[in-house]
Amino acid sequence: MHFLGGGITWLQPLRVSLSLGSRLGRVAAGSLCRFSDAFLTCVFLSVRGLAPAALKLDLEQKLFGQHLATEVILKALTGFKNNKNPKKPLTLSLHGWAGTGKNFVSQIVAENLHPKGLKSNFVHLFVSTLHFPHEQKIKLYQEQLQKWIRGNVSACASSVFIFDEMDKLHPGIIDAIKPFLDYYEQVDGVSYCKAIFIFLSNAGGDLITKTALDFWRAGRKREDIQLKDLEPVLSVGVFNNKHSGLWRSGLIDRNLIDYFVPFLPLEYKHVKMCVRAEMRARGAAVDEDIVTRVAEEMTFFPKDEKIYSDKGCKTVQSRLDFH
Ligand SMILES: Nc1ncnc2c1ncn2[C@@H]1O[C@H](COP(=O)(O)OP(=O)(O)OP(=O)(O)O)[C@@H](O)[C@H]1O
Repeated sequence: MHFLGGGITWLQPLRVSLSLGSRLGRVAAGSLCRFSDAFLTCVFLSVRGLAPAALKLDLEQKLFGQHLATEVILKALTGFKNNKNPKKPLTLSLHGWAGTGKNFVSQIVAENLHPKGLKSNFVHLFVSTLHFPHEQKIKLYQEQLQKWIRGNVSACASSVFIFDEMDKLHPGIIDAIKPFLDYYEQVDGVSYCKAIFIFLSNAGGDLITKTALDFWRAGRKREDIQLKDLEPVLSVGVFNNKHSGLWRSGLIDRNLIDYFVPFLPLEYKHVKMCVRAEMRARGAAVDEDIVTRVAEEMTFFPKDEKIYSDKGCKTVQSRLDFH
């Protein structure tokens, strides 16, 4: 992933991106155009598009217990990438408890769009507490954010921007990018229609858990939870939550968020699946005794029923180191 550095230095890559423009199309003698590698890579990726079958396989095999997120993300990305002439950028808002797979899915999406995935120059990560820590600098952050996004979309139209920790973002910062997410063909000569914006947030996790718990208590299957049971509750809940990063946000009341994607809290069996996946990723044989021991070290809620892991699969990797 293309991380931004802290403070003033994080404008540095923007200058690189903006200056890219002058390197893109130098007309040489005989009208031969010379393009930068980055530009050619971007064009190649845009033409190549998305392989929906590969994304589907990745999500189905790697992401556990998230039937709604799998369905929505697949539908959203496939539809968006198949559309030769989108009217606005794709915006996804991912919500759920810690460790339920929001960053993990962003990584899978990034890899399916840009082969270098999180390390690609066209995938940009903003982390609220790292990049926008000071409340008194909101105006500055808004300007920097606009410049950063404008610069990078000018260099590659199909750039991906991921905003992590939205619930820790000072209210209002995100509205600075509202014009880029709207139905405009161009803003100041730049088209944002092929870009993808992904917002990650713990906000709404309580609402999602409540719905999951209601289903469980009513003896209904987790897989029976449908998007319509959650999406409206989420958008209203996030809009009214002062600590969601989207509090009273123009992005919501102008309907600029295309999909609210709920991540369900993970159960004991999903934690075990995460332990097995991690063992395989380390090239080790799956040892069911260790799988059970790691899963049993996790803590589960609510207090009485103990159904959902309170950290999802988040500490699985570090716990496995002790076994
Ligand atoms: N649903 C899942 N399926 C498979 N693996 C998962 C899932 N959820 C989490 N993991 C594993 O746990 C790790 C941590 O999860 P991740 O960082 O995606 O959580 P998150 O939802 O973004 O949490 P936070 O809100 O705290 O940032 C992932 O890298 C992945 O290995």
